[in-house]
Amino acid sequence: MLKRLTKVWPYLLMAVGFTLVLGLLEGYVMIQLMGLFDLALGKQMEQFTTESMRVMRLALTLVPIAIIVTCTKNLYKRKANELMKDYYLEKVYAKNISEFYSENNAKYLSALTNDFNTLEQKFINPVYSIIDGGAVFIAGMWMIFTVNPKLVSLGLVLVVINTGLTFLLQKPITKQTTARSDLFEGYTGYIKEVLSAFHIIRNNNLQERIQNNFDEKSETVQHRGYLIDRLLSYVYCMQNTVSNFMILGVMGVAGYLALQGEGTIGGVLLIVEGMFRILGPMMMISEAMPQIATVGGIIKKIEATLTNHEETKEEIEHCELGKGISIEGVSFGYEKEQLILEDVNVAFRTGEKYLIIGPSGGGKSTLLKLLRKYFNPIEGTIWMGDTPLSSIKKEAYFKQISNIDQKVFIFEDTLRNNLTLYKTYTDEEILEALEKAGLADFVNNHPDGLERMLYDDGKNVSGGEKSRIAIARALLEKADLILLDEAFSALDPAKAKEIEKSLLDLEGVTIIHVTHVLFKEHEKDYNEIYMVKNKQVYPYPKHAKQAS
Ligand SMILES: Nc1ncnc2c1ncn2[C@@H]1O[C@H](COP(=O)(O)OP(=O)(O)OP(=O)(O)O)[C@@H](O)[C@H]1O
Repeated sequence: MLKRLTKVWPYLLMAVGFTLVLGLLEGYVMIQLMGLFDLALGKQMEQFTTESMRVMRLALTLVPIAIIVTCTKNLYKRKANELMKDYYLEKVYAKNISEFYSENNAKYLSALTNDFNTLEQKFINPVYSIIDGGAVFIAGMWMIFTVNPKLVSLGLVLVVINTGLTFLLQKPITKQTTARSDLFEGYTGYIKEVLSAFHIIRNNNLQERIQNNFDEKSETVQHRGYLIDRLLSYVYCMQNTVSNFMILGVMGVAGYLALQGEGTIGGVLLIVEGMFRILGPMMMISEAMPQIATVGGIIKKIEATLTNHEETKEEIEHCELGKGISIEGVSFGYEKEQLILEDVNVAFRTGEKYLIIGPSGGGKSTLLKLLRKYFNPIEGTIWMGDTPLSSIKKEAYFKQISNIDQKVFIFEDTLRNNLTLYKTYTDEEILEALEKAGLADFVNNHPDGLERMLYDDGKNVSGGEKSRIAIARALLEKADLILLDEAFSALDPAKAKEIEKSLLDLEGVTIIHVTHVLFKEHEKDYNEIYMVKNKQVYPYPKHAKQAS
């Protein structure tokens, strides 16, 4: 992620450049002002008037530069945030589907909200604060240098002490910040669950229990935040004390020199102003440095959530179904020691239709997940034509297949976009797919037709309509292979039969259909029916008795 942030350097450099110009110009104006002060004290009124006009003009140039500084600073922050979030989403979508689903996706939600807020507050903003503070600090040192170069060394002592204090407390703060990020992850997951289970909680009067759990979790997160703030306040407090002593010391020395006749009153005022210009940024830098030091743990954690643990080399970019898909000696289990399928051999020939049935938990969906390339077999090979499926790039394979599931996701968008999934099809193609999916009336009976809006994962359509939208999507894709997993479970039997018939009539398309529901009148239209049971795939009904 930090590598991706290097793209933000041009914006940061631009902001740094203008900030530095502003800091130095402000310092220069201050030096000139103190000169004016000495002229006034020396009653050199004529020179004072001419110089005043010059310094005034100089001071006015600060206004446009200050505006440019604010704009470039905001541009840097915007770009840095955009780059980090773009990088994150790109990496999330590079995750293996199986790994994404095997984890609680609250961790991604938490990263995109809590962790990225932390990164903005404790990395992107502090990086700029350090630079901004650095520019003002340099100007302050320069102001002191013009009066008495020896006093500059005191400013440097201040830097060393503050940096030392920061590093001293960096480790415990980093530990606490990472721990809080972990807590936020669990907390986000919990909130997600509580909101998703709203109706179960209300119907079963579980509010009190949920409230207590929520209070407990919320308190733990807040307490961790309190510990971090307490540690940080120790650091700030020590840094403040050191800085205050330093400023008093410098003011004392400068006053003494002025009394000894080794400087002017304007010079003493310039030193005091310079000291404040050193002190302010020192505070800013002192606060920013420990914050930056704490984000290392969060960045590591974010990177860990983006890593794919199972990586097989996929080199083949184009694939075709060829003679079909065959499974040879395939074994698979979600955990290696607990196989769900063992030494399975089965072939699905191109253009043919297959029905997969079997008891609940028998492994039907697992077989489909292997065919969908969500997982690779532990042993054996799945062949697509003559090519091992594991060596085909996911993007290439996904172009060849269509998936229809029991659970259908609906985007908050028009029906058209939900059907086409943002690809281009003619209205004729869309209407043909709608007809086959039994959705023609659904479109014709609504005044907005294809442009009707669907909201919040399809809240304004029925479960059966959602299923039919998924079927129409698959038909539109005109894939060579359609994989269905309980796709008709939300449909009434008449509708389900009608749509199944449309799919069975698709010429040249291979269909593998996992279901609990077997329509007797369609049995003959399937080339083969398989039963998944006892870790095996048996032809059905030939071996039905033996399998059950
Ligand atoms: N992601 C997973 N991680 C671990 N175990 C899993 C996972 N998904 C499924 N299983 C287990 O694998 C076995 C087979 O599950 P699968 O979903 O393939 O069965 P199924 O035949 O499709 O069942 P159903 O008809 O009830 O949907 C079950 O014991 C299930 O608990």
